[in-house]
Amino acid sequence: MGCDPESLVHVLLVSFPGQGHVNPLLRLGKRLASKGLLVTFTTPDSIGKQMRKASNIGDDPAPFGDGFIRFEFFHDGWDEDEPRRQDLDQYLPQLEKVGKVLIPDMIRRNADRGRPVSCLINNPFIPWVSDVADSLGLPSAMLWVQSCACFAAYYHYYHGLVPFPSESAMEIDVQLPCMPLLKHDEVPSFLYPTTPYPFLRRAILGQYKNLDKPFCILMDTFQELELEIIEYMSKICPIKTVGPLFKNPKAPNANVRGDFMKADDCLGWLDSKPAGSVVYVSFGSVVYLKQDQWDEIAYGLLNSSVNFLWVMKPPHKDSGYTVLTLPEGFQEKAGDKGMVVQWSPQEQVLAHPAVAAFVTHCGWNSSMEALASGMPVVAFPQWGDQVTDAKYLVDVFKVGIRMCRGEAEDKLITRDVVEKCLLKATVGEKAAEMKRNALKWKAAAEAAVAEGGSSDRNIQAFVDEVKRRSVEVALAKGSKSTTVEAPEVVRGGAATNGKVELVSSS
Ligand SMILES: O=c1cc(-c2ccc(O)cc2)oc2cc(O[C@@H]3O[C@H](CO)[C@@H](O)[C@H](O)[C@H]3O)cc(O)c12
Ligand SMILES: O=c1ccn([C@@H]2O[C@H](COP(=O)(O)OP(=O)(O)O)[C@@H](O)[C@H]2O)c(=O)[nH]1
Repeated sequence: MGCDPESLVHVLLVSFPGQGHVNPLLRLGKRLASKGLLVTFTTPDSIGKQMRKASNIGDDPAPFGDGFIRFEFFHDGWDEDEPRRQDLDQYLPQLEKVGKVLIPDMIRRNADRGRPVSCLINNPFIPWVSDVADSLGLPSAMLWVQSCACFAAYYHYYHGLVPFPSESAMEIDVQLPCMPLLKHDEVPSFLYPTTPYPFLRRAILGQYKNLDKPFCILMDTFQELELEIIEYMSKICPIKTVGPLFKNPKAPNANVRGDFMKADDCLGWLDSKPAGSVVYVSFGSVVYLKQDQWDEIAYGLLNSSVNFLWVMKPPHKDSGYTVLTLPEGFQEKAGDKGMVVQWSPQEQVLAHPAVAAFVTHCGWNSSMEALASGMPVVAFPQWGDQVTDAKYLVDVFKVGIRMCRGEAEDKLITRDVVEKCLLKATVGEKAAEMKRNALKWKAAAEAAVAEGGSSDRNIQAFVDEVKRRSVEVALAKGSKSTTVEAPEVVRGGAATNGKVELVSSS
């Protein structure tokens, strides 16, 4: 502390404008800032505007741990209400075209103001950021925002290393090295030949074309969680696991947040509920269920008579989804047992003692947040990596039960099944067993990010590498370099490479 931002090594984080992408990249930014870097976070201003409004993001660099974090947004070239943003096959090429001009502009402007950028970091869907870095003679890194298991699945698919479901063999199971056998519907569903989201497959796989460019692939997972597959993939790619990123022991999250909408206040309501009495239900930022499924969940919640906090986010106006409704008289019947919100402060909800279980779509951020909060889950995956995450949460991490297998199954989960799952996850031996396992993962996650833990050592090594490379960059450009202390040797520490022992009745 006590430094001014201009004296620090400066990294530029470029994010795809999705909530599940912004959250982990911003959390990485906070981690890097807390280790003494100046971090600039950028994404298109269509989302930047929403972020500013929801989270009071100011114009000045905010001190964060030993460093600073600041925001700068860029215009994606389209009108505010352009509906084509919802079509990734149109939007991603537009972002690339504009970004390849505006990101170098931004970097030049920062250099002119005494803040030369030393490294670019992107997340998936915008792999051209590495090309921008290359063209400016800057190093780049990529933050992978899903599990290492999914990273491995896409990698093997992209390089044709093992057979995946295809038109001629739709229902084959997939065996990847160091992973449990994945049933055909547990493979990331964008890889399935009949996926309704081929544009998401193209968006994800686009990153693999450029995989040789970043000098480091950071991942929001931790060594103890996915031990074998991380070791295996680390022999092939320069992987560093740095998760769970949302736990930042050195600098609590405070007020730097990247929500697209303001969270409704539900913590007071949670405070009024007994410990372990509430089920939290949320399907993340992009999954949208059908009305008949929504009705079954509503009745399942009522019939189980558990307390519940349910997130019902409004659909994007251009998404083509119609607004979901609750059954008539639902709120009256639920009374004070239930609270329905548009958006929740999920990190705080998962840490709240009143919450017993999390009905989740199994997005990777939600999965990591649940594991690292010691929260058992009821898996309700829909598509993409969610179906694979659900398999891991239930069968490998042993913190969850399944409520469904994914959208591809096209099966209505009835209110009786919903009710049974809610009870199984909250009372009785199975619930207690899942809670014990979840608490072990929470402890393992805390150890990984604590000083000397596996993720902390990896982040420190990454920071040291960025600093080392910043000197090279400055020398190559013949400009004045920022002062950098000699990179530390990676410390050994309290990290355990051992396995987490789980309890299992099945
Ligand atoms: O901004 C997004 C837009 C869309 C989308 C856009 C147009 C459509 O017709 C359907 C989906 O998909 C997305 C899928 C995403 O998948 C989510 O991506 C996370 C990070 O990769 C994973 O952890 C989650 O599991 C997974 O649901 C994330 C997005 O921001 C988007
Ligand atoms: O009401 C909500 C729902 C979600 N989230 C956050 O939004 C992110 C969703 O990411 P995830 O990968 O779980 O799913 P996606 O939305 O990308 O499908 C997570 O960090 C959640 O904590 C939140 O803050 N409030």
